[in-house]
Amino acid sequence: MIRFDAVTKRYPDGTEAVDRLSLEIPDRSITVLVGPSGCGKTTTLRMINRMIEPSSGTILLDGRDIQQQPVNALRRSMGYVIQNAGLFQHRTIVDNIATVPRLLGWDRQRSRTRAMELMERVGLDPSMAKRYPYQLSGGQQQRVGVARALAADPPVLLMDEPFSAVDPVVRKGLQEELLRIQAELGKTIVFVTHDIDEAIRIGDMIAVLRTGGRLAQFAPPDQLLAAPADAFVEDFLGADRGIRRLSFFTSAGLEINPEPVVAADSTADQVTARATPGIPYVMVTDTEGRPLGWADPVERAAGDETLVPYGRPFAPGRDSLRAALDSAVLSPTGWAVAVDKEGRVMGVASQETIADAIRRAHAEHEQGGHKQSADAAAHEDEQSAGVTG
Ligand SMILES: Nc1ncnc2c1ncn2[C@@H]1O[C@H](COP(=O)(O)OP(=O)(O)OP(=O)(O)O)[C@@H](O)[C@H]1O
Repeated sequence: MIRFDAVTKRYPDGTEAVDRLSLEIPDRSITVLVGPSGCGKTTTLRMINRMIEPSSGTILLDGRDIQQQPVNALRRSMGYVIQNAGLFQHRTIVDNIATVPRLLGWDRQRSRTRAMELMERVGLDPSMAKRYPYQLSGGQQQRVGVARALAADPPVLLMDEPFSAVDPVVRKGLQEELLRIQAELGKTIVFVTHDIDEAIRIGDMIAVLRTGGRLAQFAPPDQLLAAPADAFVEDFLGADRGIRRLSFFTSAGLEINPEPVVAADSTADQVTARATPGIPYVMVTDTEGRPLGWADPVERAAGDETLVPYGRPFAPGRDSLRAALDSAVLSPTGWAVAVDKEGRVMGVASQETIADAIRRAHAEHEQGGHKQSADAAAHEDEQSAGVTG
């Protein structure tokens, strides 16, 4: 565990970058430092690997004051990733990644094997090994930066706005990749960003800092969204706080109605049999069971093949209640389409059913329920999705 104990950093010109910061960063999880520009995020991060020394206070790593530890050994136990990756431009990708193993005295072959292994781990094609950084896209360079930081398998990873320089789509891919790698490797990651959405997406814990390096709130993302400590945090979280919080509620248990679903080659009688009282539409699927669109059952039985688009389906148990609600809102009929892992229709869910599930989830969380992890959600299968009938 990394522990900050009343840590203050005053720069020689008098700037108070960090002010009596006390913080416990849990092991094997992602802690995000977030806050407006100049609030002391980078200063805080760099004090962990002693690139910056505190003016007062102590930082403990597994109970030992980092001030008492040899700086080289300390840094080797911490991978460091920065914006724009900071790669060595005159070295190939494989040599960039092998930098730390080589410094540690590993032989050339072992270092290269390790580098190739890491390229695969961060989703880079091995054919890129011999290229130079300028021959890679920004997103690919960032992946190399992550691979290089992981090369010597350090328990701690410090990441300073690592994905800020790439476009939103690439950025989302990099965030997903980081979460996947973290699920496999379980590092203690301290991640700096000024983007609250990024913080909420990847953080297990989020430290919101205010200008002057003072801690405004330290909480898991769903708690932050549910109960911001003050007006500053609330303002920083921005709009749609309630909707965004739904990302932390699982859609497992949401009642799915499998009745109003018909295959495209169904006869008029079959369509009529599937028409459900209170639901003016049936969901039409292809022969594999994948969604094609909504149809009016009376008109379809009479031979009209018009289909109304269905928006974006959700996967009960794997997706959140936010995805389920989004699916219902995007669907012109107001009904969400539930699909299984293979994308086959399981049934439909009304906005009212989803609203009930949201109310239940809120009530459970208020009674001390906790965030369901993505892992736990992934283990929920279709059987637990409350399929009726
Ligand atoms: N070497 C320095 N000398 C004097 N002041 C500094 C120095 N480095 C940073 N500062 C100041 O300390 C404060 C915190 O800076 P820091 O870089 O830690 O903030 P940050 O939250 O990471 O900002 P950003 O999001 O803009 O990168 C700022 O006011 C900054 O101007």
